[in-house]
Amino acid sequence: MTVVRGAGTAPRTTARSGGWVEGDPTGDRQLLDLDGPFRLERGGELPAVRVAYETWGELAPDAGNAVLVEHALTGDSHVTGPTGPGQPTPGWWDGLVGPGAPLDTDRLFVVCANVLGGCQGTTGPSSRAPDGAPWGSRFPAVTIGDQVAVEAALADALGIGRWAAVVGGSMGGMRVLEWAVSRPDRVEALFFLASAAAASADQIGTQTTQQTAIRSDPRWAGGDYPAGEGPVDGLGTARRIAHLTYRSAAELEQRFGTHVQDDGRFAVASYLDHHAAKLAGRFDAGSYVVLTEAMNTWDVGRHRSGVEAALSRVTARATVAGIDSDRLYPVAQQQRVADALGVGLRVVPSTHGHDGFLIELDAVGALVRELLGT
Ligand SMILES: CC(=O)SCCNC(=O)CCNC(=O)[C@H](O)C(C)(C)COP(=O)(O)OP(=O)(O)OC[C@H]1O[C@@H](n2cnc3c(N)ncnc32)[C@H](O)[C@@H]1OP(=O)(O)O
Ligand SMILES: N[C@@H](CCO)C(=O)O
Repeated sequence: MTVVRGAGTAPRTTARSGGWVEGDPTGDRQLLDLDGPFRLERGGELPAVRVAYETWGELAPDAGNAVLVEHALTGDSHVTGPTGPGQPTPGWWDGLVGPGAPLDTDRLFVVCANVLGGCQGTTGPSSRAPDGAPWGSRFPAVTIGDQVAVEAALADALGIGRWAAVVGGSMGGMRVLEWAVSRPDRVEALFFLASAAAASADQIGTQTTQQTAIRSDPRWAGGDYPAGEGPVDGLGTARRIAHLTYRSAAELEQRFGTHVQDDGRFAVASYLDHHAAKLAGRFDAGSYVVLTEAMNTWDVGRHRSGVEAALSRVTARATVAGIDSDRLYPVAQQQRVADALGVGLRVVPSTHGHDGFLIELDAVGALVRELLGT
């Protein structure tokens, strides 16, 4: 296992439709190369895996103060901090991590790793395969379990035997549960937010529709599109569909109603166009397909005699929370997890729908403080 820092600024040679590629500035990232082969749950194999991650605070001598933050679908390791070279977006939980913050870096060592299959430095479809070309369509299917296995290897490399807490929302919440079920001895506390123990038909339906939008773009080219010529239109349509599920109908009505802008577009359509363009400029379409498929196949109870039996393995102290207006991950899904873990469900009031897990920082932060005593 090799730790590589500062990969330099060689010309971009594997850029596909967006995302960090080898040669870009690393920003605050650190890179860890794991020797393989890395065998995957759905039968594929990766000869080696690179993990890109960020940390805040100092690891205690007994390594007992480490917290793992798990990002969501199009998030990344940049939990907090400004944009800059190699960091296309500001921290997605700015205010939750720092000195005196709910994830108090005066006490805690906070880690966030880019997910396996993504496009922010950890191995994914836009990374180079051993032949030097991007993996593209050859990138194997990965599961939430595979992603957690990579994170466990990172924890081993950092000398962290047991997390003081594993924390995350949405797709990040799936990895929280997978950690607590697959490695209960390594998780002291968990914070599960706006997520589910298994994918629902509704979630699979919207995510496969988003995948269809990407695959319908002629530039998809079977997943092997040339550098800089990715299916940005398909990815943009996927983001429009997804973004509607991330916000509540009531919020959209209140903010946009039927207003038509001077340019002739419905205001809500213009808003979705904006989010489509932003994502298409920063994210790889191949990663989007791989990660939504990992979410489609998510079921913590698979091969574990069902969800409740799986969750009975959890020994961590738990906070389970949902957003009251979340139409993508409705609170009934978090209620099921809370019931199985024997804790009360915490409901965050918000008009913002699913994205409330990113926006309602005061309420989310208060729950984190309660769990960690910070
Ligand atoms: C856990 C994770 O890591 S997930 C990844 C998190 N980050 C993202 O998903 C990035 C994409 N952004 C988002 O999803 C959301 O903006 C959030 C959740 C981050 C923040 O939500 P909010 O603060 O409510 O922002 P909102 O959704 O209203 O979007 C604001 C943007 O829409 C634009 N906008 C608003 N109305 C319109 C309109 N009529 N036409 C065009 N653009 C519009 C604003 O100018 C603003 O643009 P900017 O972001 O480039 O500054
Ligand atoms: N805005 C979030 C929503 C999905 O959890 C994302 O893009 O990852």
